[in-house]
Amino acid sequence: MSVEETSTEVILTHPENKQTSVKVLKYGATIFSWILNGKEQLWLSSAAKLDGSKPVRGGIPLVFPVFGKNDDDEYLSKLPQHGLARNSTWEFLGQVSANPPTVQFGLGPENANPELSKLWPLDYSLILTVELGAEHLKTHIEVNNTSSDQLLKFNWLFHTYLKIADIEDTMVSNLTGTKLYDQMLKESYVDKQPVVSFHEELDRIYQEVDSDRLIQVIDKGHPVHTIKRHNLPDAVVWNPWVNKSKGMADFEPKSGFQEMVCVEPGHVHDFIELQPGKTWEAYQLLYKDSLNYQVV
Ligand SMILES: O=P(O)(O)OC[C@H]1O[C@H](O)[C@H](O)[C@@H](O)[C@@H]1O
Repeated sequence: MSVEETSTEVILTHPENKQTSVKVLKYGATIFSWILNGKEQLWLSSAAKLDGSKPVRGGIPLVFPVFGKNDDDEYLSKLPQHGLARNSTWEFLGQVSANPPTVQFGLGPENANPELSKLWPLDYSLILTVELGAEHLKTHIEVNNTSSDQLLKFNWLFHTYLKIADIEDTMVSNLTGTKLYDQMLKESYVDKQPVVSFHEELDRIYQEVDSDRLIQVIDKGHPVHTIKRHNLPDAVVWNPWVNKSKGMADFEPKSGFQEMVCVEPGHVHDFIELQPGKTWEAYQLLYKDSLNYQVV
């Protein structure tokens, strides 16, 4: 069987390669492991809670309907940082394809975290599709506005924690020339550096990155992760470095920042405004590719 369901998780194994698998926690529909040809691709904190007591520190948490904290929207401002999807137990909708093994998860007001749904009482339905390819992991999201008369205003983001060998040898490419909001400096500017490199805490929201740009994570000249985006114009790049890691109780080991980088495709620089009855969709595709500097 390429899909196995337990009370808390869904595990997919590739039918042609037992060394390729993905594990999804129903809580948050959070992918917390993706092993490709025997090698883990995602970073997961050793202190991550997988019991539904808090969002998972690592893997691919889902951010909806708000990225960060909002202060001005009547309802979104009441939600905690990064919204309610990562704090809700999603329904496992089943397998939709045998090869590549593909499964779906659903979330709506009927099964979302009740405390948080009270704060954001809107009508919506989400379908997350997880496809485990022989050489890729695709996460696709569909958001439906199920209301007959209310606009659905939201952000979406895949908060992807990628595993790397050493942050000090790592660069992120193909973001050159893009406007960004630097959350450390609280300033907007255009990135003129040929690549992003890491020497301290870095927290940047790259905005409206050309859709044909592949974002690559490069280790000493070798591309280790390639990220393709569909309908996700923004990309957050984050590494918490020493002090921020120390302050996160569920971030372990404390030296773990050296082995992770978050590259988070999303739509966060403004809100998507979905009319009643309409659908919005997007995906992130993680795979391996040769080095491809599209812009320097
Ligand atoms: O600690 P969390 O709520 O999971 O947020 C973790 C991080 O998410 C994003 O990457 C933000 O840009 C960061 O500012 C934030 O620290």
